[in-house]
Amino acid sequence: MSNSNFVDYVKIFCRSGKGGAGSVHFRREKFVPKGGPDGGDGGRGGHIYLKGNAQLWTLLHLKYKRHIFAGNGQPGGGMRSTGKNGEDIYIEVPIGTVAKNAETGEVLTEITEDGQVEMIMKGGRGGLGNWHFRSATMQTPKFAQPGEPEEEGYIILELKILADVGLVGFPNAGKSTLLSVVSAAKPKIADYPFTTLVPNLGIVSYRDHKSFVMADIPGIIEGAHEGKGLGLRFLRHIERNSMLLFMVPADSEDINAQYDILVNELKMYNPELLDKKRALAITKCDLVDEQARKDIAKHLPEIPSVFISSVTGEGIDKLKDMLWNSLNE
Ligand SMILES: Nc1nc2c(ncn2[C@@H]2O[C@H](COP(=O)(O)OP(=O)(O)OP(=O)(O)O)[C@@H](O)[C@H]2O)c(=O)[nH]1
Ligand SMILES: [Mg+2]
Repeated sequence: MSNSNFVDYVKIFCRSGKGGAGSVHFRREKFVPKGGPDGGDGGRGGHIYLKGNAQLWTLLHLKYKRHIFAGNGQPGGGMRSTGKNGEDIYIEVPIGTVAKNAETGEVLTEITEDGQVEMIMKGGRGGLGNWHFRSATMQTPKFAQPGEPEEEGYIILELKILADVGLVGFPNAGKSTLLSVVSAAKPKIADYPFTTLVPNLGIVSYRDHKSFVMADIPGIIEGAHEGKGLGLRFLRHIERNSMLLFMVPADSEDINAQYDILVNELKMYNPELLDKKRALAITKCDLVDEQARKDIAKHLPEIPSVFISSVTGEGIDKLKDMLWNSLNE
């Protein structure tokens, strides 16, 4: 997945179709000089739907869409003919797309399956033609309903990545390097913080042709939940990961403290994140000696943990086993 093509957020002005007006019309036939009302109903305005498409991975195709308008319903006609319905619009989106009302932030719907269709804006109903308003006392009503109005407003579409394992760590912890070692993904790696600006996904092949998806997301820093650094914008990506792999370098001053900060940031952002299974990888273990490892191992958080080095390959198989077992527990 190329970085510049990763689009996970778009804001689009949407408008559904107006309902067509009901018709005021009177029957006109050769030998019926004063026919009764026969005005038909207006057509329904077009709806706007989201439709899940498993072939899509980003919202890139919607990036330059400023607005999306559904068709208006056509007015009714004589001889009780109903106006044509306005054209419905189906916006194709990847699985994991959430639609929100941009003004209120209200979640309108979430697409979780291929082919799933959800209405996000309703077209106006067509008005009833005057034919409906005939009565014994009033044979010639001049009244028909107007069509119902359209709906309009800004809609935000946000993509939450679906992955099995989300990597959580401070910048420079070695997240992208790990992904490049266990999958075919080629994320950018560098010895400075915030190398990763957008999430990378990789498929990790496991024994017997089994596999799981790993998501490398930008580093998280203290205060991320308040919007510091790239924080929030990317924390939202891990909401959908089914487990979280925390990554703290072996040469960190205090591994437990770092782990606690990361956990706290997640909790402040969304406490539900802590319901996910967690594991810890102590990364870059090639940088510390045997004694240091023993000291580290004595004080570790009570979650499954493993020492790894993406440089020497140490612990990588053990890590995969640990992740696989956790995912399949
Ligand atoms: N010695 C050693 N260095 C490593 C290891 N893994 C990663 N590094 C180095 O650590 C630096 C940061 O690695 P990245 O994989 O870019 O770190 P990241 O967590 O993705 O960083 P951000 O994208 O900035 O959040 C790079 O210079 C890597 O070469 C390791 O196992 N051992
Ligand atoms: Mg990175």
